[in-house]
Amino acid sequence: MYRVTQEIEFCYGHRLLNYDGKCRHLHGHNGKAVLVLEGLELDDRGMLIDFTDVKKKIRCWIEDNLDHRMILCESDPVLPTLREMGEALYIIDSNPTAENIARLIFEEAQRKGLPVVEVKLWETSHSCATYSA
Ligand SMILES: Nc1nc2c(c(=O)[nH]1)N=C([C@H](O)[C@H](O)COP(=O)(O)OP(=O)(O)OP(=O)(O)O)CN2
Repeated sequence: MYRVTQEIEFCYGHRLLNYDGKCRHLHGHNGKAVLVLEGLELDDRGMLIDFTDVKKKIRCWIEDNLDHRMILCESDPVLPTLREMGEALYIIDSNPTAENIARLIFEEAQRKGLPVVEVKLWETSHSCATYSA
């Protein structure tokens, strides 16, 4: 089994719904997504996958869609105000926890044909959540 890992750092804001703690308020993180790709075979270059292809497929998607955006749940009551202000948003249908953001990135990597088996989302330097196949 071969395994390739790529780390992608990005900044995002969010807030948690149904949460009794400071994270119910809008706040931001310098997060890091760690993607793990696996496979049994190497190509004729001796690669499971070219790091550059991972970069083109998923790092660019994260930079274009999540980086420097507020990741918010579609039912968050703050949305109309932020939309009116022209804020950069990425809307999801679940609470924007580290778990759900990890799953979001995992599913996007899968859609792009990457042999992803796990995504770890480091929300802070000491807390992360993992989604795997
Ligand atoms: N299982 C999860 N727990 C928490 C999540 C999450 O996404 N999944 N998110 C948060 C908050 O959004 C945020 O990460 C703050 O968490 P906290 O551990 O309090 O982070 P700090 O670095 O600010 O911790 P300090 O100890 O205050 O420095 C909470 N939980």
